[in-house]
Amino acid sequence: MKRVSVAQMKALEGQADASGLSYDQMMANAGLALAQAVHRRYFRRPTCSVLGLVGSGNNGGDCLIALRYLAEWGWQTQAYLLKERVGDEALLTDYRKAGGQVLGVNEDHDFEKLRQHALQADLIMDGVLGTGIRLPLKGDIQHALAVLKEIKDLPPVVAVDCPSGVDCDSGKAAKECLRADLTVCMAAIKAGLLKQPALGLAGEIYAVGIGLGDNLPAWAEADVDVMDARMAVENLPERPADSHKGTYGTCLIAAGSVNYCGAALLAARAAYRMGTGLVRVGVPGSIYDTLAGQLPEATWLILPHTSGVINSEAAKVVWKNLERVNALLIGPGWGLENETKEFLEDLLNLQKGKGNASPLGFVPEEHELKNASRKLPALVIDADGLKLLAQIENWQDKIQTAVLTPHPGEMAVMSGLSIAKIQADREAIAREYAQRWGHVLVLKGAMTIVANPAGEVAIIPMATSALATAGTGDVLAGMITGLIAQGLEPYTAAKTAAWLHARAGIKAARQLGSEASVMAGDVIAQLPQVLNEISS
Ligand SMILES: NC(=O)C1=CN([C@@H]2O[C@H](COP(=O)(O)OP(=O)(O)OC[C@H]3O[C@@H](n4cnc5c(N)ncnc54)[C@H](O)[C@@H]3O)[C@@H](O)[C@H]2O)[C@@H](O)CC1
Ligand SMILES: [K+]
Repeated sequence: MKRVSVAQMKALEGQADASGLSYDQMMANAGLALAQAVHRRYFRRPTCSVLGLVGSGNNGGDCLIALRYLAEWGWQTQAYLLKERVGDEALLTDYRKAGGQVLGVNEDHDFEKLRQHALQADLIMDGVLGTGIRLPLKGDIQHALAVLKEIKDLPPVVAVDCPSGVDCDSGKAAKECLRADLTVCMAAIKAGLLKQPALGLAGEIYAVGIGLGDNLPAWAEADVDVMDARMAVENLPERPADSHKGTYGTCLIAAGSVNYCGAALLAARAAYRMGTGLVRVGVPGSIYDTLAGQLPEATWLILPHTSGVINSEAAKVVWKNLERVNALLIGPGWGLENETKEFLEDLLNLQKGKGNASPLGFVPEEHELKNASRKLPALVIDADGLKLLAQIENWQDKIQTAVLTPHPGEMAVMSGLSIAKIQADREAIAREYAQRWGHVLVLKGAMTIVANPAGEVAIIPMATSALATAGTGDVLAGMITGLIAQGLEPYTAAKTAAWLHARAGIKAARQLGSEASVMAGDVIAQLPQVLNEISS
């Protein structure tokens, strides 16, 4: 889904209206899409109850229409009107006809009824204020939200378009703002939701269509995608029942060194959990014994090494073993030794069939490489691989379109910019360098940014300290590689994997009960559940 400012959203609505989709119809579409999203996710037989907080504007209108559908679909519904709704009696009449209950703030001056309804409901739908807000909150709205905020065991909250009390441009939030489990955005993700503190209040962010055409001129201004569950699931490969392991590709992971032996395992497990048909793991011979027994599903490639780090002779070994490999991950756990840099140089130089200039290297005979293609397969380069790559002159031109996965520190080494400068404008920097270098860039960190050479940018709308732990980068790199091996185009694979990875980190923290306790392996362990959840 696209990200828009409030002004861009208004422009889109205006253009849609001018092209024949009335404001009322947009709201009707929004209400239906909201109800469907809520029903699909939260309905439990035999019945469920929902308390809708309804404001006086269009956000309240969306909420009221959704409540009507939910009443028709078997929910017990209570609309709580925080302000009188003027001029749209039809919405209320239709809602009542469907069996919905209505309560107004004028019948509940101390908000006690609101409190009781909130305690009894299975779900709260927050449709008080949307993009029309002007902070600060005042009057009944402020008081009502404050009363609800104090309730300890509030049921899950679904925010309509945004948590009420959030400014959809700046991301500022009133202190009474309720923390949502899910925010269902209308037509596009509101830009303020991707900034703190709003991001922390929005829960999972999800956008639904409201019937705006794809051709409205104002879409041209919305040049950033926000990944969501639906986009992730649409990108994942199909898995026909009559498939075989060849259907899901082969990846090779050249990773690890004596000091960082776990990186190869984490990446390989993650690639398998993403559905890859065959994962080959190339590691320095000195750590093979330690690793091989821990992942019987992998096939292994023993790489030449010097004192436990991959050396230049390994380039030939990798090249000889590229048959059927459709994605190659390099870098995790390498260390920064010169021998490994020479390996990387040789690996890239052989690609052009020019031999190599490295003093420790070799010039392969044509017959030695007869089974290898003369181009490397799709590359994913991570961790120390990126730092070593940056030491190679004109590295950008020595590889086909690759996926580079730097965290801000690695990005600083690669770009020469300070970490502070990168963090201050992550989106613009990722876009600029993906274009300048001609590769897909995954700028990791809270709200990972994925950019491609064509200037497209996607944001992963999640931030969690659960992922701030060693090895989660190896997991992400393995996931991206596994998806490329299964035929996804590199940019699609990178943004899909980054979304699934963040979601798995959040789920791992929930399951363990602590963000601090999450380890990289826990993120891998959540992948099956994340895949199951989004595809059902
Ligand atoms: N055609 C449209 O315009 C569409 C609008 N949509 C919905 O409409 C929303 C925007 O609707 P509106 O522009 O009516 O605005 P809102 O529904 O966000 O609220 C506006 C109302 O809240 C009051 N208000 C603003 N700030 C306040 C504060 N601090 N304290 C108390 N009251 C305050 C205003 O006076 C006004 O009455 C979107 O967020 C979205 O949910 C969707 O239905 C899609 C279509
Ligand atoms: K809202």
